[in-house]
Amino acid sequence: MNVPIPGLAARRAATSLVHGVLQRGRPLDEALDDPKGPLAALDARDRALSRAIAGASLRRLGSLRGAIKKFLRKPLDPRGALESILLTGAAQILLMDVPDHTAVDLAVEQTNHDRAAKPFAPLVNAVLRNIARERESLGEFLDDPSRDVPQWLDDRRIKAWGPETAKAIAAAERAEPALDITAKSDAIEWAQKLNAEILPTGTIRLLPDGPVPELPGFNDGAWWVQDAAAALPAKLVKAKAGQRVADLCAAPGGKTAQLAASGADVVAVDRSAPRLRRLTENLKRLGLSAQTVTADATQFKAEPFDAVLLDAPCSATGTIRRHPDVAWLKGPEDIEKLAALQARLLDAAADLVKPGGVLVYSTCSLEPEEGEGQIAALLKRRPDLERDPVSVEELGGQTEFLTALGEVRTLPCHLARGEPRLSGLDGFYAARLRRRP
Ligand SMILES: C[S@@+](CC[C@H](N)C(=O)[O-])C[C@H]1O[C@@H](n2cnc3c(N)ncnc32)[C@H](O)[C@@H]1O
Repeated sequence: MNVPIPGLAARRAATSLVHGVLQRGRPLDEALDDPKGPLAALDARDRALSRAIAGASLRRLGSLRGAIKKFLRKPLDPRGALESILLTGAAQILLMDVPDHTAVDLAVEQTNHDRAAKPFAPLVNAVLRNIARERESLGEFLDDPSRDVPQWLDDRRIKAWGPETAKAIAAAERAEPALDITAKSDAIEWAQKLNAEILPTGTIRLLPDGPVPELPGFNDGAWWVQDAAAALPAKLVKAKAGQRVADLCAAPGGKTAQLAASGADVVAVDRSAPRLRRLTENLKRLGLSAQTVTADATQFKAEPFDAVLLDAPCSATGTIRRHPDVAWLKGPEDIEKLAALQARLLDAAADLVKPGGVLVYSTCSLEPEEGEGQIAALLKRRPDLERDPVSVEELGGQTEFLTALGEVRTLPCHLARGEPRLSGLDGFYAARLRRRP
């Protein structure tokens, strides 16, 4: 019987996660949640290690590719596992607290276990040893955060936000972010119980040292995981008890939970039945309720609502700090397609708002076509709508989140607070409109 080599299973799983993203276009979350996926057979410690290695490899993909290339004479065949083995090995050496010899030996071991890659075991050994030995000379690859942003995306950011902000966004995406939590109530009390801090917008922020479900309050449904930026749009609805509120594109339900916690009667619409099932499970844990409807929101018809929240499907380029695979899975063509869908969803959402009622639109995208541009175009085609400007008080006094038009625009480089892991928030856009009475 073969004796398992300590640490090998976690490295193989990490390589498989990275390979899945880069070669098969498989989103990291999908692979992580897959009961038959790469992490299935691992214990909690190895799962965490595997996730950390895969996360670092994808977060710093451009830097690591540059460092690896320096020691290659020929380009790698992108089809096999070889590149992913080198990336995960280099990530451990350059970015993680793993002894060099462990990272190198386990990468070589993995190569020997892979029939196609096996002949390249000496190459893996040589490249990773060189990286470890010459780490001081790799600054040109490691120091520029823009290297970790695909060129097309960096170009778009420079155009939208200017070169300095584009670089600051890329720099903010380098740190693995803290855990952000929204409390159902008593946020200050929960921040104390969790030994966490509370942000000006009310989000609780912490660096947990164990799995989320083991934190106090999780099983009691006292809070849910939600990025500080993602917590803003539902607040703009200002839902009140007794109001009828529609949450379009609702799953997995972070914003539905906020709306339901306000006491409003919430109808949560999503076209994905499995995702709506997750929403229902999440609300159950939290002791909250909402009516769920599986429907395409462009076709959904109902009595008009006091308020409608449309958190539209988008390219998610604002969430790269939490989901580093997004940068490498999306392309400019996705933004174009999603922008067309968002426009149709906005028209349908506007029709569902009562005269005098509120429409809040949000996306977790940094692309103006999915945010500012959508609302400017909607207001041109729909004279029955007007902006209802957001005030800085609604954003916990964070002037940097507020635009001149009274819309919300958060960038990952906002909320800079010294320690990178406790800084930043997802890039979100949100606007509040009112249907004229
Ligand atoms: C950004 S996520 C929503 C996140 C959610 N609002 C939250 O806070 O947890 C987008 C959602 O839109 C749903 N979706 C995409 N196209 C849709 C459509 N045409 N009609 C309804 N839902 C749609 C997806 O299934 C996905 O659950």
